[in-house]
Parts: sequence; C-alpha cells; structure tokens
Amino acid sequence: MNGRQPSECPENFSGGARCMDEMCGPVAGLGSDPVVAGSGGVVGGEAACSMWRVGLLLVTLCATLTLAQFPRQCVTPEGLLSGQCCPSPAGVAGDECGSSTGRGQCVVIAADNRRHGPQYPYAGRDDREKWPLRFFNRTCQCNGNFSGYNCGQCRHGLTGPNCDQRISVVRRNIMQMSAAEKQAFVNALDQAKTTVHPDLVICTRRYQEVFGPDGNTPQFENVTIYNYFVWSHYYSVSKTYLGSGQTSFGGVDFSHEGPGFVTWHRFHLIQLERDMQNMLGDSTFALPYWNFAIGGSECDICTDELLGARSSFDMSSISPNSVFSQWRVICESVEDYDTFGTICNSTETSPIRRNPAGNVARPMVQKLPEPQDVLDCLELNAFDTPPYYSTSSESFRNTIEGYSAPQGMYDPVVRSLHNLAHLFLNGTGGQTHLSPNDPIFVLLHTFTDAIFDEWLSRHQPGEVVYPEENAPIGHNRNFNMVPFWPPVTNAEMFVAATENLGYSYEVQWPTRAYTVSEIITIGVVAAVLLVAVLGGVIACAVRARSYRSAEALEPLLGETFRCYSEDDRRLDKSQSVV
Ligand SMILES: O=C1C=c2cc(C(=O)O)[nH]c2=CC1=O
Repeated sequence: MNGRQPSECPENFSGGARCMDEMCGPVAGLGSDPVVAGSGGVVGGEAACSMWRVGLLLVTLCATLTLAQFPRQCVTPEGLLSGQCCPSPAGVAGDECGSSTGRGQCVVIAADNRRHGPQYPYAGRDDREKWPLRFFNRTCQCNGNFSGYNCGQCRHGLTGPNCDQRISVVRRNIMQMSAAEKQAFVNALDQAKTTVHPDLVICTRRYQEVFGPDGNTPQFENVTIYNYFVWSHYYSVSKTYLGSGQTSFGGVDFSHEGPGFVTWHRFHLIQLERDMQNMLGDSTFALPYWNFAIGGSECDICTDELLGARSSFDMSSISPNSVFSQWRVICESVEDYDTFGTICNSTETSPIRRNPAGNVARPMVQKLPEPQDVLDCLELNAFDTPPYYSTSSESFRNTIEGYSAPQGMYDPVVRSLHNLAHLFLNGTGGQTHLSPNDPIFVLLHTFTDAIFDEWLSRHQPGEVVYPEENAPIGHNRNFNMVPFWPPVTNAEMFVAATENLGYSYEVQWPTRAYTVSEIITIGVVAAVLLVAVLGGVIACAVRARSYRSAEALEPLLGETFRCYSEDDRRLDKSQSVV
C-alpha cells in the first residue's frame, strides 16, 4: 500500500487527543497487513489474558476513530461473535454509544422485513441480505443531533461540541472554479487516494470465511480514503456467490436498477465528502460537480488542469501530465471474485483507462446527454413506477439513472443521462464494478445528485412516494444501504439536501426550449394578435382618414355657416340698430 500513515486522530472522534503512531500502528495495522485486531493466535493463561486486556485497551483507544463499514474495534473475533457493535465515543467502559453523557444507546438493529422484488430468488445465500444482520445485530442509536457509529459525531449539516451549530457547504460546477480551486480539488483527490483511512477497514472475505483460516483472524484490511469509496461501490454491485463450480448470480445490485440508486449514491458521496473534510481539516470542503449534459463528443473536464487529458501516446490512457495517470485501480479481478467467491481488497493493479466518445462499436454512447434531457426528466412526476427496476417507465429514477429515454419511456436500447455519461467515458468509468476508480465518477454523481435534489425541490414528494416494498433487494424504503455502517436507510437520504444534509448545489438549470406544438401554438396566437393589431391599426387609419376628410370639408361648411351667422348678426345688428 502506498498510503501515508495519519499521525493525529480527527478531533471530533477523540476530543483532540493525539493518537500516537506507535500506539495505533501495530494494533490498528495501518500498513499493508490485514487488520487482526484482538487476534494473536492461541496464547495461554494469565499472560494471554493481560496481553488481551492491553490489546483491548489499545484497540479501544485507537478505534474510537473508526467510521466504516464496521468500526475497527468491532471486528475482533469476540466483537463479531457477540453481534454487538456499540463503542463508547470516549473509549470508556460502560459508556456504550456515549450513554453516560446522553449521546445514545445500544439497540437492536431494525432490518427491512418487507418483500422485495422477484429479481433475487434466493434467501440466506448472500451476506448482504437484511444488511447488516449477517455481521451485527446491535448498533448505536444516537439522540438528538448526535450521530455516527458511537454517537461521537454530529448529524449532517451540524457541528460544534453539542452539534447545535448549522453548517452547510456549496457544491459548485468545476468548470466555474478558479485555477487555484481546481488545483486544490485535484490535490485533495490525490491525497485521498494515498491516505490510509484513519477510521476504516474493509472486509475481504464472505462471512463464511471472515474468521480466517485459523478461525481467529478476522479478515479485514486497511484501505485508503478514496479506495474505500471504490470498494463500497464494488461491494454493493458484486454478484452473489452460490458455491464452488456454480455460476455466481448477477441479478442483484444493491445500488443500481432500483429506487435506491439515487439514495445510495447520495450517501456514498456524503461519506467521501466528510472523509475528505476530515482529511483536509477543512469543514467547508465541498465536492464539485461536472455538468455532463452539454451534448457533443467533447469531455470538457478531461484536461490536465482537471481530471486528466487524453494521452498522446495511447487513446485510452490519461496524459502523463496529469496526476491521475499515476493512479492504479482496485477491484479489477472480477472474474476471480465471482469464480472463487473472494472479495475485492485494497490491492492496486492497472492504470485508469478512459477513451471519451471513443466507443466506435456503439455510436449511441459517443455523445453526452443534452441540456434538454435534464429538463425533460425533471418534469416527470412519479419518483418511481412498478416494477421499480431498470425496466420502469415514466419513472424519474429510471430516467435519471438512464435506462429510459429522457422523457420517461423505457426502451431497452436507450442509454441516457447518468448511464450515458458513464458509457461515454468508455473505459474504467464505464464498468460498474470498477467505475469509481476513475475520479470522474465523483463529479458525474454529484451532478446526478444535483438533478435528484432539484427534482425533490420541484415536486416536494414526501417519503410516501418511495416504495416500501417490492423493489429489488436493497432498494425498499427501509432497507439499510449496503455496505454502510452505522445502518442508514434509503428513506434517510430521500430528503432535501439543503435543509437536511448540510449541502446545496449552485446550478444554473438550462432554460427550456419550446416543443413543436408549443411553437405552433405560439405562432397561431402571435398571428391572431398580429391580425387583430393590424386590423385595429387599419380601422383607426381609415377612421382617422375619414375624420381628416370631414375636417377638410369643414372650412367650407364653416364659412357657409359663418356667412349665415354673420349675415344673421349683421342682420341682427341692423335690426337692433334699426
Ligand atoms: O459505473 C457504471 C457503469 C455503467 C454502465 C451502465 C450501462 O448502462 O451499461 N450503467 C452503469 C452504471 C454505473 O454506475
């Protein structure tokens, strides 16, 4: 592993206490060794007991940092066997979930029990069913604004010792950032790629093998912040292993092809953003977005200033002038995982592949979505429609995901919006088990999330529109999203971001072009108005002219009348005189 070892505990986990490398290093296993917290083979008697206690103490001290699939101190053999993961934020015995200070309490995990759709026909064959019950059945439930695996954190959008100060970050269009901001973002991503996650370990075996070959060595491993982001996506989409010699089952996806697509990816991004904020010590850090709905065949963010230009040596490689040409992917050996029932680990292998607009075999994915596609999908009223799958029609979710035409009609050959942006990249970023390895994934998904947030804001739906049951496995409203810890349901992410999640988007939504029928209607109305106005003008002109003609005659008549009247007056005068 090429990461550096962090030398300080994040303040919000440790109260600012320094977490010494010599303490954390061997216990937490920050390095390339598997994390075998609490394990040490078979040691007998008092010595073993005191070693165990010291080990446990060190684990407790250091592992109060953990926010991950599973907190580090929970993945001991005893922790796994107990099924309970309720650490103390202060590392104090008897203070599970900070109960002594009223932060939270240890409770039984509620896992979704509702029926799921027919796509997954098995029961008990996949560790991710009823997540996370295969691994743990008790977790922290936090009070008020406290949050996190040990209630040592604040809910999204809140900060301060009592979690009562509002905080919000603004996600902006990366193309509108200054050169310095762009550089800072690229640097931050690169730092995340090489910084070992201070809190996090990943599970590298199915539960059946999670205690290791000796039955006492939990199979968890350290991972960098960015690689955790990649790994969690892989874990959510991987096939169900059905046993040696059997084909793994691919009709399962805990983060795509269902209503949870938008909620799962939303939490995925929030977690990365938080991890990067902690890494940078900057609570204002916000992920930017890539407006991929610009049409055409140019990848505007594929420059060396941003996500890397095309290499002039190899059409499918990133330019050596970009730091991303140095990145190596994880989770590449998907055939092995599916054949042998193994799980992706943190081993990095090949460079990122990317050839935007270069899929000659599939011309449909050589062009990015159009601005109008975004506006069309935002007009769809239904969040999702039965069967809540990639075949749903008139579904906002299936349309933004990109299995329907932008106007909502499902068509098996169509790829639009989010899917089209992935496939346009034509390489690492276009393969679901690998795609987050290309950092464009982050920006593509923040924009997808911005569209979801705009839809929430325009339609104000309420969680009732999110299906409670019969969605594909993992996608029901109250399913705990895989593989996140502590448990978080789809429903918890089905809320407006600004008010509930501590971030918002600065987006100029394109203005709507008129449809043909609207153009015709406008033309007809304009023509009618024009005729009416012209008619009015002509009528006025005619009247004015007739007045003028009348006025032209008037002097004659006037003269005549005057003549008469003068004659009369004269007559009168003469008469009076007379
Ligand atoms: O990473 C992804 C890659 C995808 C490819 C398609 C497709 O429509 O073929 N969809 C994808 C979603 C991804 O998340």
